Amino acid sequence: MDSVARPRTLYEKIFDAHVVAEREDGTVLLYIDRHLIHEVTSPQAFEGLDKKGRSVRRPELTLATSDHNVPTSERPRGVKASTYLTREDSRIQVQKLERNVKRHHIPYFGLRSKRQGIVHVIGPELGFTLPGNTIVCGDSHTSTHGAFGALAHGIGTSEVEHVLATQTLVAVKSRNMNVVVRGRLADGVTSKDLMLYIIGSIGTAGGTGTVIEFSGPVIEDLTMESRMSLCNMSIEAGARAGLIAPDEETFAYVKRREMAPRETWDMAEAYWKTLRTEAGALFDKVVEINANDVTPTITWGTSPEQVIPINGVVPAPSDFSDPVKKESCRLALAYMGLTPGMKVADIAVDKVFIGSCTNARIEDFRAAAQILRGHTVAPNVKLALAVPGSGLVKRAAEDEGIDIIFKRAGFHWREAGCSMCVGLNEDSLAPTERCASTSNRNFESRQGTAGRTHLVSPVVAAATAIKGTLAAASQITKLAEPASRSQHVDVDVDVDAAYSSDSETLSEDSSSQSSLISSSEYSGTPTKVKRVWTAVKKPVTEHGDSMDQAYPGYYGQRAGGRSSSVSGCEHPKQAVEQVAQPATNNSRFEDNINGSVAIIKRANIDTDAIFPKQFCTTTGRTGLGHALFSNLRYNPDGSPRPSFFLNRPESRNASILLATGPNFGCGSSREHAVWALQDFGFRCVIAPSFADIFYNNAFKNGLLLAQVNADVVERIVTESNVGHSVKINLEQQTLQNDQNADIGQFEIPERRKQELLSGIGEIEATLAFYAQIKLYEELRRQMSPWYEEGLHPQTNVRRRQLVTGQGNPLVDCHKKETLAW
Ligand SMILES: CC(C)[C@@](O)(CC(=O)O)C(=O)O
Ligand code: SF4
Repeated sequence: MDSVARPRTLYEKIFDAHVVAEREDGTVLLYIDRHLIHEVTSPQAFEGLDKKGRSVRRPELTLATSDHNVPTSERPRGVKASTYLTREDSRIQVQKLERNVKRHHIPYFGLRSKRQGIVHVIGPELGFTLPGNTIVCGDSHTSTHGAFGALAHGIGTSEVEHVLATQTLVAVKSRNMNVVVRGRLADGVTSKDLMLYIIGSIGTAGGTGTVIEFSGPVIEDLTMESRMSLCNMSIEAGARAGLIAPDEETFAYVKRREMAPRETWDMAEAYWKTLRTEAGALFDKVVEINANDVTPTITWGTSPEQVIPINGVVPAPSDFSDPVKKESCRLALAYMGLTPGMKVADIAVDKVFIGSCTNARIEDFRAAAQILRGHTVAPNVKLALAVPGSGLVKRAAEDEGIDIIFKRAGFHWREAGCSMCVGLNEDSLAPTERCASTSNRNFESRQGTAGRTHLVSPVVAAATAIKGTLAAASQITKLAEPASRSQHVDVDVDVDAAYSSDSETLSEDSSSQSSLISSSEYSGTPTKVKRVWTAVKKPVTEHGDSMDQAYPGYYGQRAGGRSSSVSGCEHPKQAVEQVAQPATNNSRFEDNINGSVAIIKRANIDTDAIFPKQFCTTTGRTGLGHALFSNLRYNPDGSPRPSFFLNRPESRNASILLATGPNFGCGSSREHAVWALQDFGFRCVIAPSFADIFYNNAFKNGLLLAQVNADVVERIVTESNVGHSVKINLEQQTLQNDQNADIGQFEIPERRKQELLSGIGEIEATLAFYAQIKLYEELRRQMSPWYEEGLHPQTNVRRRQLVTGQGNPLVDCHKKETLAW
């Protein structure tokens, strides 16, 4: 087969190895090795399962935690969600998760567990994340796990349900992008600075439709934790997944983890060593970055691409030639309360937050502690918050005395959770408060309604806390010797000890294998990024439909009963005849649309704007129209803002939404954005381009997304201005006015069109492949046993007899750690 014979990229290798069933048109059923869930994006998925009376196919391959809503205040022993979470909606969400994981026997690290933490911190630190895995989570920052050479990406809630029911996803291969980083990162410049610099260079839509492989000497030199921070923000560069080839650094990190394979380690490592892009493999896009150009970098605006060096000045709209960027700059300056030409060093902050799935690992706290040691937080900083990414990170930091440094400096030292990254708990910004935050999103109102976020590295956050204004670490006098290497205590545990002890004392053991973060000397001035665009295999204009969930092959098969095969180069090939059963309709797109158009003139409209975070605590999927764009739509007193497009009379009955700028739906995976648009009455969104996860989520729910070029955008605006409504013919992919005059064409992949027209229930369709999924699992168990060594019930029985005489900690966590206590 062509895909096997030619040199392949790392991404292609992992993808190919997980193909359960392949279709002629290129769509496949992809096996999912690891599934992470949390309380915010899973309740509707479990509800979907319940409605159909379905069970979770492989509970041991899913791992759950509560992270987004949880308070970070002290947790008393025996803490219960019912009393600890005082906000009702948050409490209900966590309790629903606890009930769901218990009913479905899913391993869960809840409030009472020392392993509780942000889903993207605990997966890797437990060894649940392994090289070569496919990993998904109803959360866009699943890209973090790509640091291990795993194919990891965010999914929507409908897909969470699909994975729970089938342990697969429907996918098409995405395009390949390579970001090569050469040169050397200056001391004190972190992978966060590097990633902000990359996003600033390629833009928040730069990676749309691609999986980014990061490579080059600078990447090879990064620690695993720095690699995680880098891959974490791939989604902010538009890519659903970022990847780094596993190497000795990776193996050393994984080997020490609780759930990593042991008996099959050698086999696993030998295989993982093959996970590299082969010489001659083609990337659709290659970007070269010179690390020498990267200085400490921060965001000044409301999009992660609006970056600036810490020693720079705030830009003016006139600095941008692109009209979309000009307008975005104007809006961002107004929102952020900044004036062009202002020095970054003069921007005072109200709060500092060190935490989130980007930068809440032990290395991040060590790096910040080195700056903070002997200093105190500036008087103008109302709150300096340190929130470890997990209970194990917190424990490790405390063992090293890092908490003392933070507390002495005036920081609040808290329990693990997402905290002020998204402010679904008590930790948030008040209106107009300005925050230096180590998180990943500076969207409007992300950290609190009308709050202002500057994304920074942990060292910049620490220096800023001390100075009170945005500052580089080089501006802070180092007052103490750095901690010695031997003082460092890593978060990993000795597996034997872990299995032989009570699960609440599992993290007692430690080792000292981590290295020091380098000192904070800063140098270099940013210059332009050198870009090299290489041979293109496929037109890059096609919508990035990377982890495409459409499954058009099914429709053909439904009519013709086509056969398909199990494939994947690491597995024996075996053809399996399978005739799918007709599935029931879930969201059929009944007819064409004829309606008036509401127009929003913005680019990069993120799902935080479409469906603000404060509504994410819902456990339902209906009646969410009231939340649509609510931060922009209403004044703080609840009165409508007359100027906002949705409040204008012409929008009242609109069924079509036109966004004039590109990259609609970027950011968070929250499917609520689609549900809210539909509840408001929209049946179609028209835009120059869409972000990947949103694209998927929309079609899953029968919301048509029509991609158009700039001319068509112009024409729709003109037609709407003269009072015409727009007719959309899906079959023909045409737009007309109500006089039947042509406006133009829109783009939609054929499989998406069929999906809408047929209204097939995707889970039913996939369940018809039961035999193939089963066969794939059998083959995988034989060929790649390491992926289930720490998980498979039989192995665990053997392990617990051999090692400890105790139960599987993952299964027993229900009993010991959380629910039954
Ligand atoms: C669940 C939600 C709050 C989320 O974690 C989801 C996501 O990023 O996909 C976010 O950060 O916006
Ligand atoms: S981005 Fe923030 S809210 Fe989302 S998982 Fe990461 S820490 Fe949690």
